[in-house]
Amino acid sequence: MFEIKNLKFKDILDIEHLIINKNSVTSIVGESGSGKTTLLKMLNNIISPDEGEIYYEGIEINNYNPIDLRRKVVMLPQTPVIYKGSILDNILIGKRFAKSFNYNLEEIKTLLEKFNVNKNLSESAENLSGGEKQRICLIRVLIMNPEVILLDEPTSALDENTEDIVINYIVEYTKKNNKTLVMVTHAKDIAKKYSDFIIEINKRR
Ligand SMILES: Nc1ncnc2c1ncn2[C@@H]1O[C@H](COP(=O)(O)OP(=O)(O)OP(=O)(O)O)[C@@H](O)[C@H]1O
Repeated sequence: MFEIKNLKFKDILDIEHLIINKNSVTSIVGESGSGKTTLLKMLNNIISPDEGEIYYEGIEINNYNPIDLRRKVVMLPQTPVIYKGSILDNILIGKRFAKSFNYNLEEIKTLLEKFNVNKNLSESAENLSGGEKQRICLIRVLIMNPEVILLDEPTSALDENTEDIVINYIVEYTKKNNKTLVMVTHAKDIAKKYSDFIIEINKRR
C-alpha cells in the first residue's frame, strides 16, 4: 500500500526501504523526537522528504492531488482540533471535507457510546475534557470512511481502560472494513497487543 524508497529528511529520518501493508495495523514506536510524527505526516504529504520517494497504491504521492490523497489517507493529529459548535457539528466537519453530506445519526450515537462519551450530540464541544475531545476527533475520522487512518498518539489523553476500549474498537473496525491503520504510540504494550507490524524508529545521534 505504502512503499518508501531511500527517504531522507534533514538529520532526522533515513529510511532505505519500508513497506506498510494494506488491510493491516501498523504501529510506529520510538523515543521522543525520533521522527514518528514526521513520518506519519509524510504519508499524507503534509511534509515532503528531502530525498527519496513515497508511493501509495503504486503511485508516487506527489502525483496525487493533495486534497484527493487526504480524502483517502486521513490523519488525526496529536492535539485534537475542536471548532466552535456542537459535538455533532464537530463530528460532521470531516464529512463536509470528504464532500459527503449523508450520515447515519445512529452510527454516530453508537460510536459515542462505544467510546464512553456520555454527552448529547447537541452539547457544545468546547467545554469537553481533553480526552473527550480526542474521542470526538477519532469519531470524526472514522465516519469520513477513509482507506487509511493515520493516528498520532490517539489515546494520549485517555486513562488505560478507556485507551484499551478505544484502540480495540478502532482495530476491530479496521479489520472488519478492510481499512489500513497506522498509529504512532508511546505505549509499547498497545503496539504489541494490537499491531500486525511494528516500525521502530531510532533517534539519529
Ligand atoms: N518540518 C520540520 N523541519 C525541521 N525539523 C522538523 C520538522 N518537523 C519536525 N522536525 C523536528 O524533527 C524531530 C522529530 O520530530 P517528530 O515530531 O517527528 O518526533 P516524534 O518522534 O513524533 O516525537 P514525540 O514522540 O515527542 O511526539 C524534532 O526534533 C522536530 O523538531
